[in-house]
Amino acid sequence: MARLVSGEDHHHHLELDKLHSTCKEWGVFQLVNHGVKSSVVEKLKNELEEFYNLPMEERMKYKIKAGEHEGYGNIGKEDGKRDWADRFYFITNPIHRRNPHLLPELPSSLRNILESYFMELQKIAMKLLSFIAKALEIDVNEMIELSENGMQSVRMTYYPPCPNLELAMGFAPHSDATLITILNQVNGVDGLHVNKDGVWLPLIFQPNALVVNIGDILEIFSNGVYHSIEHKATANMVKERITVAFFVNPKFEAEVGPSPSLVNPKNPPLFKRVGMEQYGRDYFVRRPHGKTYLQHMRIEDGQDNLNKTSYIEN
Ligand SMILES: O=C(O)CCC(=O)C(=O)O
Ligand SMILES: [Fe+2]
Repeated sequence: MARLVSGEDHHHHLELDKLHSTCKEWGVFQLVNHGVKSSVVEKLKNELEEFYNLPMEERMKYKIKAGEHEGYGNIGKEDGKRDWADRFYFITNPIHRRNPHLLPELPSSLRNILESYFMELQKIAMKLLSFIAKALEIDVNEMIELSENGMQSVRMTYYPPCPNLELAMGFAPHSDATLITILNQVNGVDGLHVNKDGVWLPLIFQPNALVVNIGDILEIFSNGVYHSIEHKATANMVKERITVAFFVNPKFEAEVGPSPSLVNPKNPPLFKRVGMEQYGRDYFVRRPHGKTYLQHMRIEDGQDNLNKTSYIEN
């Protein structure tokens, strides 16, 4: 079970040492006193339950179109297992990147509560990223520059009750492409598992907690000091499970790469640099699978050594 990082009044009291060691050792933590009003969370739950109860034709208005990856859908069968989740993925920020057929076309009561919720999460994300910059001992402005008005997206997942977990696929093992992901287990049904040093551990959510995952981009940005967490999810045998994952990324114009302030002759860059726009495109070409995409960003031995030799003079 992952360690907790929480504060008394919201997260103003996050202890930097604890945050640092948690991000290094675990790559996942729970925020208990996050400050999102319980009325917002309750309304979100009710609205999502209502949405998933809509007739199929209504929900299919948002279905993923050929060649796109935003929208509502289910991937059918994979590796002989039935996909046991409906996923609804779309970009939420920057506003001009929103797909006009998705969020703007949702039933207004759902849209309104999502907007309030995303606003709250955006605030929490910016605070957390500032804390993370401090914990990494880099200039907070560098983090703000990278992530302010960043690319944000959401995946709302619905797992129906599943009588036979053996035959069904929930969410296959992957790490998120993000700086951080804020996961809300909206109706309180557990099912997230994290890979801690090769062992899959079920994550037991604290009541009303938000779970924060470190994503690949933060592993890259921290030049490997922090680790993205590989995770997977399963359905529940008797209850439906509803989750909302909020993905926090650099802005499209930014470069994904190790922070210049963490790279020096003793610590050569471990990862390549690539524009956020390109990074996102490349990520979607592959089906998320373990931490394979991060591997692709790693500087190969030869290149790494080249970098090292060019520093040897000092
Ligand atoms: O539904 C969950 O618990 C996990 C979802 C997830 O990992 C994702 O959307 O990336
Ligand atoms: Fe994920």
